[in-house]
Amino acid sequence: MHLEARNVSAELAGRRIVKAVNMHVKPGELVGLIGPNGSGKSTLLRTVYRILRPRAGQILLNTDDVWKLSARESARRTGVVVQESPHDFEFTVREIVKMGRIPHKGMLARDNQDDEEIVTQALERVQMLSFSARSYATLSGGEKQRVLVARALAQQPQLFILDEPTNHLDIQHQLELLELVHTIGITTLLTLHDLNLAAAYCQRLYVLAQGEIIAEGTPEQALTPEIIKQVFHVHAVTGRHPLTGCLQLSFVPLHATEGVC
Ligand SMILES: Nc1ncnc2c1ncn2[C@@H]1O[C@H](COP(=O)(O)OP(=O)(O)OP(=O)(O)O)[C@@H](O)[C@H]1O
Repeated sequence: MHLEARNVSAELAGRRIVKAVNMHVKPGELVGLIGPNGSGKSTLLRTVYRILRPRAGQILLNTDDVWKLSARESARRTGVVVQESPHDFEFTVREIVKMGRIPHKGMLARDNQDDEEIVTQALERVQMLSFSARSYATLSGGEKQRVLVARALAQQPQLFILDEPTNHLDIQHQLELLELVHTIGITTLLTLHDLNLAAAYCQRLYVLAQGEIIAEGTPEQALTPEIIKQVFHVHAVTGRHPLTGCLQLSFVPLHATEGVC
């Protein structure tokens, strides 16, 4: 699945939050959207997964305008993991993940053996199978996040949209989640605040500042010390990870006091 945002602008409460953004994700590519708090990342993602209609521009899934698809067709193609958790209804973990199958089914169709198997595999992939019978409401923040990833996997989408998917996760589960997304090979657009994780896992990055894309390219092209200073207002020192060879960044406040270590 190829995703393209063509000249997309979006408004909230009469204020232009996303300004004429052009971006694309090639089939199978893992692309990161980074930028400071309030720069418009989630708002841009909402236009892609059909929650917020753009004020101008188009979102194309292959050649189809996402806003001309039915909600159901869009849900069949796009799996979404966002910060807004389902309200803590008394659903079990397995029931939540099974909801990922809904876009694939007719109105009165019942779950079949294939659905059960897909749900089991999705829970296994995020190591939450043993939680199947637990009430979703009783899970920790990180456990809930992994269940929501399993729900998106169960959807078998062609496009993944992930808004801060590593939020709440401990370091092991952050890395495992990004490894999973990386190896699964589905076209993915995600936001990340951790620039080192973005550099390690994303093939390309878009840097958003005040609703505009101000840099794009490989992590090396998009995460230069100059761009980081301009956008995040911190000094960055770049190097290479000794084991992976990935770009590695460390940061210092612009006006660091002595003794910061
Ligand atoms: N419903 C709303 N009404 C008015 N303004 C909103 C609304 N939702 C978000 N905003 C504003 O839109 C701007 C962009 O918000 P958005 O959530 O897209 O940023 P973000 O880059 O995802 O930020 P963060 O990194 O903090 O999650 C912010 O200034 C925010 O306050």
